Amino acid sequence: MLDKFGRNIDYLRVSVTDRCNLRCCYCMPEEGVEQLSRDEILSLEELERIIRAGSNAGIRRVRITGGEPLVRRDVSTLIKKVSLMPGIKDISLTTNAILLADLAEELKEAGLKRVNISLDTLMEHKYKEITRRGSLGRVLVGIEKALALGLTPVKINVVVQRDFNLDEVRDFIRFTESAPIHVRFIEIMPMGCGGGLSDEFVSAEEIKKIVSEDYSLVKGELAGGGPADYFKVEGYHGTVGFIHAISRHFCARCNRLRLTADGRLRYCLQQEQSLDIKGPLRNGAAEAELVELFGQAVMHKPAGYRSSEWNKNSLMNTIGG
Ligand SMILES: Nc1nc2c(ncn2[C@@H]2O[C@H](COP(=O)(O)OP(=O)(O)OP(=O)(O)O)[C@@H](O)[C@H]2O)c(=O)[nH]1
Ligand SMILES: C[S@@+](CC[C@H](N)C(=O)[O-])C[C@H]1O[C@@H](n2cnc3c(N)ncnc32)[C@H](O)[C@@H]1O
Ligand code: SF4
Ligand code: SF4
Repeated sequence: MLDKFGRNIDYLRVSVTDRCNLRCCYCMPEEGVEQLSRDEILSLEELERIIRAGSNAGIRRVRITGGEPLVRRDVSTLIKKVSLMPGIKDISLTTNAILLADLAEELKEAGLKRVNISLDTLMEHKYKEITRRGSLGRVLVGIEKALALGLTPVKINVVVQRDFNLDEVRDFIRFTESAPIHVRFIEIMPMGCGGGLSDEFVSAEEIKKIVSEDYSLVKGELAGGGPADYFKVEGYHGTVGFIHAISRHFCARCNRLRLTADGRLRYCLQQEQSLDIKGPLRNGAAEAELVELFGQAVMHKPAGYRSSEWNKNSLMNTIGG
């Protein structure tokens, strides 16, 4: 699907739930999270129908995200249904990996191709601090399981915050040495609970400079549909990626739409505008009408990021990152 700016939109990020078993400081408040009701969230059948319509409109890659997608019991069934859709060439998952070790086999069998795992620190006490309730050990077992089962490439998302984990950048690079693990450093965004542009913000360029003091990075490559720029340390098995979400926008090569947990097609991560697809679906819309809604959403996509438009009320857990 070509948008008004000539970009090919073929990637759908699907937030299957707003619920999460963690409370990362930059994403969700610790207490008092307002949850969508069961009825507000798309059912398995509704997700299937919308994604099928997307594939008929031109979507070729689907990423399942959340909230935490693995807390939704029917996520493997959804993945199975999506992996059988002839138009879909890539189905991937973004997860905090707390439940990954338990579910990896089931997900692989269902047809999941690969996982991106969020992990901001390699130290247990700091992991507890940033997630407010997780266990680092479970994530590390999840990573091993994903590698063993070939849910690859395994990418690790690290949101960098100056006083929290900038000092661990080299430890993450060492993580790429002996295993095909692909670490991506992400600039924190001022959304939801993210402090973003405060003192905690570190630009991807600054991170790259710190890495370059100890390692010589050469241009790398990695399959995927996302905005990361990849490098690698020669001889290392994995790669090192940078996601300049704030400092250098990649909007000119934007390729995505988002389906929010409450059934809206969102045109841009940063901007709040979106189109209701759940309503028409529940009112009996036929497949062709749903396909048409995808076409409309694509035409609404903005040229890109506008620094004045970050919206603190947009919660990452309903949009899916
Ligand atoms: N500003 C902006 N940031 C994005 C966008 N897509 C992803 N990101 C950021 O990149 C992070 C990582 O995204 P992932 O869910 O791992 O997916 P990805 O990197 O797009 O996917 P692949 O490259 O296909 O593996 C997200 O949590 C966001 O912080 C986007 O369209 N705009
Ligand atoms: C919202 S989570 C959903 C999937 C899953 N729960 C996870 O954490 O991987 C998707 C991604 O958004 C990122 N994220 C959340 N809030 C962010 C923020 N304010 N700035 C940058 N990235 C953020 C997380 O680090 C994670 O990689
Ligand atoms: S980043 Fe992911 S794991 Fe952390 S609170 Fe948000 S949805 Fe949950
Ligand atoms: S900020 Fe909006 S337009 Fe830019 S890459 Fe992200 S989703 Fe696309």
